[in-house]
Amino acid sequence: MNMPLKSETLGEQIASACQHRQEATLPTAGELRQQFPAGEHLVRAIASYREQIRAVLHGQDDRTLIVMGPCSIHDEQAALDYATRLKTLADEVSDRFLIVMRAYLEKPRTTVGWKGLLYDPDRTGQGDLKQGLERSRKLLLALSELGLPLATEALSPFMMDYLGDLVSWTAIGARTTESQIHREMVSGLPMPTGFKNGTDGGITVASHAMKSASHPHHHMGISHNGAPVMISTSGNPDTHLVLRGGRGVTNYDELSIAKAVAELEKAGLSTAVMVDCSHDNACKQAERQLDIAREVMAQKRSGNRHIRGLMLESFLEFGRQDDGEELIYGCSITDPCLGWEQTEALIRSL
Ligand SMILES: O=C[C@H](O)[C@H](O)COP(=O)(O)O
Ligand SMILES: C=C(OP(=O)(O)O)C(=O)O
Repeated sequence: MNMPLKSETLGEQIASACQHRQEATLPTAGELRQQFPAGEHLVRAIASYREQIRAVLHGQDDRTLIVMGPCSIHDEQAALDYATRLKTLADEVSDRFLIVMRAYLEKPRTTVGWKGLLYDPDRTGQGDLKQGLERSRKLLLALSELGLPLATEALSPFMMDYLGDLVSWTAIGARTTESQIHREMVSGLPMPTGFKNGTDGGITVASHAMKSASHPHHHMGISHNGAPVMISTSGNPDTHLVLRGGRGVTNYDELSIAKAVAELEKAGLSTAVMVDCSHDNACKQAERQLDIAREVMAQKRSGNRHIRGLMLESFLEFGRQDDGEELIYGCSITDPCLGWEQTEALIRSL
């Protein structure tokens, strides 16, 4: 048995046992929210956006929810420019569409890669969560001030405590839908949440996730003051399925949607479906989103009452670019996006 040397403190013992890890202190969620608070007008507006999204998902509002915006945000100014244009468009079509901007600050990676503004805001590879949290919160506040509801993917189970009050719709991504930790988190979230189907295209993991997240849970967490706590959640009544295709399969066609709805019905879950026109449905070819969105809206027009939403990846410039020294302004550095002119024309044509 390895006995600690008498002179070693508990801190030293832990440090020597954790050679692969270093720690840097972060503000607590309470501290960050106090430093960058959401004004009362924003709190009221966000409560109303969440209600509107719920009404669409539960079929009390006939509009189509569209969650759209960049795959990831790497440049705050470009995100604000995009949001300014989106707000004008959203107001123009608000009788038919409830538009929510993707403000994605965390990226799940298949293996490794840049994980988003929250983790590494200057993309140095060194990581700077302190700055990432501050810049992310400031950005969400600025975007909210423009009068847009915001969507994000909740990846770290702690992130929503820092930023969740500014978010009106949340996604659990294909890579984490099966995770119990994410299902527990959603059970306590105060906003509608979409579970993506798995990366293989299977929807059962998402229907299991919806069921789990609608139930109460007890789990470990960190309080707003930074203390370890047991969190008890009551269950989220506003979860739904997001169809995003899978490896080599698309699932936005009539038959795939009907099969998904039948499985949800059988499980006694909400049959509200959002179709993600990007990712594996578009085989990561941004322009394919145009035809997919039109095709899904045609299904909705011809009477499919389960289709309640679309997701689009769209930015100022078409396509994507590798990260580097000289970046094209407003062009994605993760998945390819529709450009602004295409986006605007698509939404008007729908
Ligand atoms: O939406 C973005 C990507 O599809 C997801 O984060 C996975 O990216 P990767 O396969 O490039 O790591
Ligand atoms: C990562 C995303 O999606 P998915 O989980 O479907 O890959 C995303 O929407 O950015």
